[in-house]
Amino acid sequence: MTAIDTMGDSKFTNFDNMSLQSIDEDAELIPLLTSEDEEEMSNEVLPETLPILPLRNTVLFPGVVIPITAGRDSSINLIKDANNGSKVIGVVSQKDKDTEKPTVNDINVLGTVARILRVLKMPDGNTTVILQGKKRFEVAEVLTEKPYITATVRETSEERPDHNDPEFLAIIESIKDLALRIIRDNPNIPSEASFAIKNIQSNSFLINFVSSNLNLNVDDKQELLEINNLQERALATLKHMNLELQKLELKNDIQSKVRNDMDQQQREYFLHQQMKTIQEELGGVSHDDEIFEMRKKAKKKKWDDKVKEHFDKELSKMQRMNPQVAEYSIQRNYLDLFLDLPWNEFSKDKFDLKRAQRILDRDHYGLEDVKQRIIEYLAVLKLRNDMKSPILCLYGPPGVGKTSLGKSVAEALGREYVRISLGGLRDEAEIRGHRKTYIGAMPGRIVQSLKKAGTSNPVFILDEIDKLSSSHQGDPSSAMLEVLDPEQNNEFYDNFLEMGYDLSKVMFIATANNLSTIQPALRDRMEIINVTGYTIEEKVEIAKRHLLPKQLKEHGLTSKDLTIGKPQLEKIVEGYTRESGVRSLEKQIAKMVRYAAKNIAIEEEYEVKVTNAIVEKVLGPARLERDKYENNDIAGVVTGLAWTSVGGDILFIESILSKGKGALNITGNLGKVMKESATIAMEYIKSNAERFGIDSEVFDKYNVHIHVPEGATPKDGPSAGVTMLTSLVSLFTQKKVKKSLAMTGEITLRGKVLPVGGIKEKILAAKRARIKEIILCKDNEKDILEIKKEYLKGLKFHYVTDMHEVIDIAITGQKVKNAKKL
Ligand SMILES: Nc1ncnc2c1ncn2[C@@H]1O[C@H](COP(=O)(O)OP(=O)(O)OP(=O)(O)O)[C@@H](O)[C@H]1O
Repeated sequence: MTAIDTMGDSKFTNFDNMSLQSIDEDAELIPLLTSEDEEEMSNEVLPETLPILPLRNTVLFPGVVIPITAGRDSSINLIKDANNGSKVIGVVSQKDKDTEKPTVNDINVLGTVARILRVLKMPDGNTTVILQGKKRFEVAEVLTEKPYITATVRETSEERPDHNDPEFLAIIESIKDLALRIIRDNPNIPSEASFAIKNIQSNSFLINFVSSNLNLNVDDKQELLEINNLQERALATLKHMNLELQKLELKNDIQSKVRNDMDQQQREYFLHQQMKTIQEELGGVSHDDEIFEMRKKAKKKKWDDKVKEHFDKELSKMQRMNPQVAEYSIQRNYLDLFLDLPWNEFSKDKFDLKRAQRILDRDHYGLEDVKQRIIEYLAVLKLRNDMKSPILCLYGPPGVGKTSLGKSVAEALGREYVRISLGGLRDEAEIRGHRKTYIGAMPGRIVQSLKKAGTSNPVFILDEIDKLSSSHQGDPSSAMLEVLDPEQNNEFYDNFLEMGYDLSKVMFIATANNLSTIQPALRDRMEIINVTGYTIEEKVEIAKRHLLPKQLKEHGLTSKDLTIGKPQLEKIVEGYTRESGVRSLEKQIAKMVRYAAKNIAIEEEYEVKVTNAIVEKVLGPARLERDKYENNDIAGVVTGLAWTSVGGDILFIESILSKGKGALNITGNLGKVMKESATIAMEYIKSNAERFGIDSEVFDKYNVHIHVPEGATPKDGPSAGVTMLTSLVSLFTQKKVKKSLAMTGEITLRGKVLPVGGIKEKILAAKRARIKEIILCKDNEKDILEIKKEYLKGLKFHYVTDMHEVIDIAITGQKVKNAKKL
């Protein structure tokens, strides 16, 4: 759009900046057209023929002055000729601006007669000509087309309204108004242009001037030029102006909105910068980067909407905090936990059961039925394929490989492995965490372990679940109930996390030494798998295949540095350990390995192949005599079988008589039930004295003392009943008890023998103690049938229902050496 410049009070127009620069500074300025000028102009007589100058991209309106740059040869020739002659030419617009050599068909026939005001040679070689429109004309007949078009022309009539026509005047006022508003709103038009508008007196010039300067394309301008009725032309111009104004307003609106947004952003940026500087001044560091990093990490988490929303909320809370205050680091810890915890991140299960079997066999000797049950569980898991895992509980004495079995299951499944020990845990918050408002609050052990695991479906070992205890700090078992309940554990609530966490894909494996101390509700939720202890032979195998190689490796040695033969391993098992599992066996083997390591380190000769003498040299004299009471020369000493949480064991019941009045003393740290068994046995003998060949008078002449050695170990349970009774019968009859015999069973006052538990462990303990015969209740026969044949090798079982049968088997006819005369 051509700009208008008015200087001082003189009514001159000039051209846009570009033109101004091109034109000589001192060039005469073109006066604005007055009504008189216009009058004069319309009275000018048109010549009959005119050279026709086609314009590519503008339309010349009567009265308006515009600069034209002529580049085409035909145009330059035309201007040169006309400038030297009458200076009057016909100006028309091209229909298509891209036509290089327009003929008569390529131009609009209605144009404007123009006077050449000035011709300037521009520095770039082009010719600029300043034209002023005079009046409209029509091309009548083309005379020549070369070197430029000449044609006969005729004047186009124009209908003008009456000068005082109020409608026309209103339109003119509106045009002025809008023009001023457009100038005001369009930053590209210098504000001085408004002076020009205000100073235009001629109405038709105003219309032409505005039409010429409006931001319209050539076709629209041509259309305006072609309107013969001035009032109509004024109206059409007004419409275009309206449109232009609307566009401008819209544009300005958008721009101011964008500017507002920018301003807001800039303001925030500015404030942040200021805050950063203040923080740095105060010695702190800015937390912007921290928050940015956290946001970046958060994008990668597979959170559901609820967690995401919560995190975003908490993060913006942190953003508003001062990093110097204590709450800030609490909040930071809290949000870090969200980022570090695995959410819906699962490792893919490997359900190759053959591989699983191989791994279990590789890591554990024996335990066939346990491994079998584990494989069955994995098979079910594979078939169900809902990733919901069963909760297993491996139950048995210490050191039998429960924990390490769990580890192998994790490896077999290809899952991560985590373990927590629940032994002695009393505080519920250990499991569920503390609310984060507490000082030093932390998430519970479950959530902490999952963070460590890094996946949401690890194998999770809950060691010693039987040792959970409750106290005034809450009952951890009730929290465990939620962990282990498949119905609830998909929303396990941790106090620190302040929201539920899905544990349903975690495979929990609990271990326990004692089923009776597990809370019944917890026990109900688990599949119990019994892992019993080992026989001597098995322990030797485990030592040979696993413990020795493992210890050698841990000490940086190989089998070339130390070999321990089977007889020596057996010696170690028998002479230096007394356990169902292999934990202390492993310790003894470690001692043997250290012996080799020490000699290698100090470069001293030593025997690589371990002999019995070396075992004794390293481990000291064998500490445990296998069977102290193997000889049966003393009356009243009987071998019983006991079950403890550390496995089966043999125990001895001793009883003696002393002069007195029939009192019964019981010692050996016995529990209430065991004491009652002693009383029952005593009373039973008294009432059946005759049958056992005892003179009933002796009961009043002697006191009886029953003792169970190893007084430091508390003992309880009914299963020593038969042993106590046998001991008392032997005592009162002074007869020998059968050699290498052990027994277990509860007695009633009627002399019935009742079944007892822990049979498998007891049998293993009996075997270790080289017992040959065992008396059991008839009802315990089914337990024996469940035990593998090889464990039973060399054992003879007597199944009884009545005490008389026990006495018949256990008490020999022979009196003991130095038998008392009662
Ligand atoms: N059958 C076995 N084959 C090979 N190694 C075994 C076997 N049984 C136990 N072990 C080894 O004995 C050690 C003790 O086992 P582990 O810690 O698993 O015992 P545990 O039954 O979990 O004991 P606790 O009840 O005290 O936790 C481990 O090094 C384990 O590898």
